[in-house]
Amino acid sequence: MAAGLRRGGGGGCGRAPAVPRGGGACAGRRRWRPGAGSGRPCSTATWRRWAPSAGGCWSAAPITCTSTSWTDMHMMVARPEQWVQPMAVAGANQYTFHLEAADNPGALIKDIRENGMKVGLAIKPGTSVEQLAPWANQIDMALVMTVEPGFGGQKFMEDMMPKVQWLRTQFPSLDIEVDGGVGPDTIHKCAEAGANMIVSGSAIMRSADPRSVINLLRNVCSEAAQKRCLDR
Ligand SMILES: O=C(CO)[C@@H](O)[C@H](O)COP(=O)(O)O
Repeated sequence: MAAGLRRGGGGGCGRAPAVPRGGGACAGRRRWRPGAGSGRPCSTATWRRWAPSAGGCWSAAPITCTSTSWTDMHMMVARPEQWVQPMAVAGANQYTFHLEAADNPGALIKDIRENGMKVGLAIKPGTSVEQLAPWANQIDMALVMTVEPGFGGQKFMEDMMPKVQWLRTQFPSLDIEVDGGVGPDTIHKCAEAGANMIVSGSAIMRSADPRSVINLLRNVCSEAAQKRCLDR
């Protein structure tokens, strides 16, 4: 499950966030985001079938997005170029790949667009934001990982916030997502840094009141985005 804000131009300026709703499913992992701007809920399906014991091969599994909501595939995979068409056929709206895994990011971005999807570009904690910058004008969303990719429930890496701040300053209209360890205790830092798309797993799933957590995450991001708009 994820919570976040999406779209709206100007990193969240504009329309009010929508309330998330259920419905639809993606094989693999599916997480909700309270969508903003578009008025539609959106989800992100993280696909990761890394098998280090098999010599670092990735295993494939059938995946179908049957949702009517907006779906982002965060591809934590090696050779991300090989899954573009299958994800487009499965119904994904956005294809997010890792810069570290791409041999030719420019060609991959072009291929994703030609397959009718928006483009997300993710960086792991050890990758500098300057490495992402050359592609920022060609993508729809930058994802700054706030944990090492692998599993949920890890500690939020606050030292990733300067990356978010830098991106927000340099690219005011870019969607900027954070993923990992984000919840009520850490959302303010993310929102103030300029993130407008939030992935949150355990903070929502482990809560006795997931809806209130989602609403909190959404409201904090929404307020920060509005403040940025007013400050411009
Ligand atoms: O995929 C990853 C990390 O690999 C993240 O998406 C986390 O799974 C998010 O979960 P929490 O950190 O919010 O529990």
